[in-house]
Amino acid sequence: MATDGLKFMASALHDPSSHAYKKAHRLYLKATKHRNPDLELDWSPFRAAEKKYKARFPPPDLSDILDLATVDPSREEELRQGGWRGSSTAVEYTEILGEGRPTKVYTVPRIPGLVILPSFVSHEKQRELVQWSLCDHARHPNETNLDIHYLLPQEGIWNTWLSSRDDPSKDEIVRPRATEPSPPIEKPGPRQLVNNTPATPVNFSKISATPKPPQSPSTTVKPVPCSELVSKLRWANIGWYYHWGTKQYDFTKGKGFIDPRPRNLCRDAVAAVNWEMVYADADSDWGDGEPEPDAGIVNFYQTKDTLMAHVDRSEVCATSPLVSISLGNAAVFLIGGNTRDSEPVPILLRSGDVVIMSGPNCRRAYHGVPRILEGTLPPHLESRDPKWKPYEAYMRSTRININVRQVFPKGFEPEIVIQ
Ligand SMILES: O=C(O)CCC(=O)C(=O)O
Ligand SMILES: [Fe+2]
Repeated sequence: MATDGLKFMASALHDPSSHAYKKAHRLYLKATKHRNPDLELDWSPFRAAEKKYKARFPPPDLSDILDLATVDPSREEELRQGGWRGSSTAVEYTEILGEGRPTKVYTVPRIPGLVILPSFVSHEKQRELVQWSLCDHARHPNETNLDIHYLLPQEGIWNTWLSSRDDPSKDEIVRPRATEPSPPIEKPGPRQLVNNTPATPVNFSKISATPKPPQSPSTTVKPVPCSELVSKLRWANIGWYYHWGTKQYDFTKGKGFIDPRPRNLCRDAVAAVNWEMVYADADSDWGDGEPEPDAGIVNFYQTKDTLMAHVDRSEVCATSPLVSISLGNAAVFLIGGNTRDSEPVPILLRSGDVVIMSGPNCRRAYHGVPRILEGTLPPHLESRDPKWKPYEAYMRSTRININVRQVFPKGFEPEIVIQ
């Protein structure tokens, strides 16, 4: 988890006379020596945008990315320190009046139903949610990417690692789940993206009855100390269990507990929006009343990770708002249309920002995260007291995204047999 110098390196990369820039240039020339220039011709507009922001060298120009933090003078220190900066004029947006408290609420006319609430989560709440994600959520009985392949300690990988931090001899060895050798399967890592049938109230029973065999654990992973697994955490499930093999919810497993912290924050964010104004140009009313989050995921991105273009279509309710909370390092978020062929809108998401994807267009829009911007941990997530030190060290190279959804439309009574 050594990430010292990450902050320095990130800013040096923007300076062509620096050693870091020259080194990155040399590596880039070496890596691209045999690249076929015609390859790019086949890229869809979404793929081309992903490639552009993913590029390590030269560092991508963010001047065409909407960065709403640039219109908030109270975030200047955060922007200056992180080195990366988008623009407030890159993409057309509209400010709409927030409900009640002095919340800034923006919509983007090119993506009807998309709502952005920059800096919605207070600094203190951000720290609380980072702690919740690591200590309370990424552990039994919530499923994580690591559970598929390892027999994790009940108290979770983070808490186990914390308690051995001052005495490396106590670093617990985590054993692989597989006992029998069998053909190798995919390594623990980012989410696998598979195309699935969009869920609807009509095909719900069929989707629900599709067999959902457990994923086979890898037989190539070795016993590993807890300290090494911490940075391999990629996701932890919220609420209804998700089956990655079929990309459908597995309702037979019942519904996991929805913690009031993300649940209330999600409801507060939706309540802070004047929906009449969001729907102003829409043909129909997308409103479904107060959302009842019952599923979701906490994503843990390390700075080299990306999330490819996808549509979240496993929820039976295709319109109720999906609430997405960003914590830690900033990211480039792309959102386009219902195929990869429309040019996506690039948006810079920073710690504390909330994005709401609502309505039929936006909920079925392709979106993804091609880049985590290294060195952008905001000052309020840096060390304040000794207890925060391990969180700071982890967060230096991490972005956490809490993504909360509502699976069923109001009034839909699913027939679910819990096993
Ligand atoms: O990390 C993000 O901002 C988006 C995550 C996402 O799209 C998802 O979990 O489906
Ligand atoms: Fe998504």
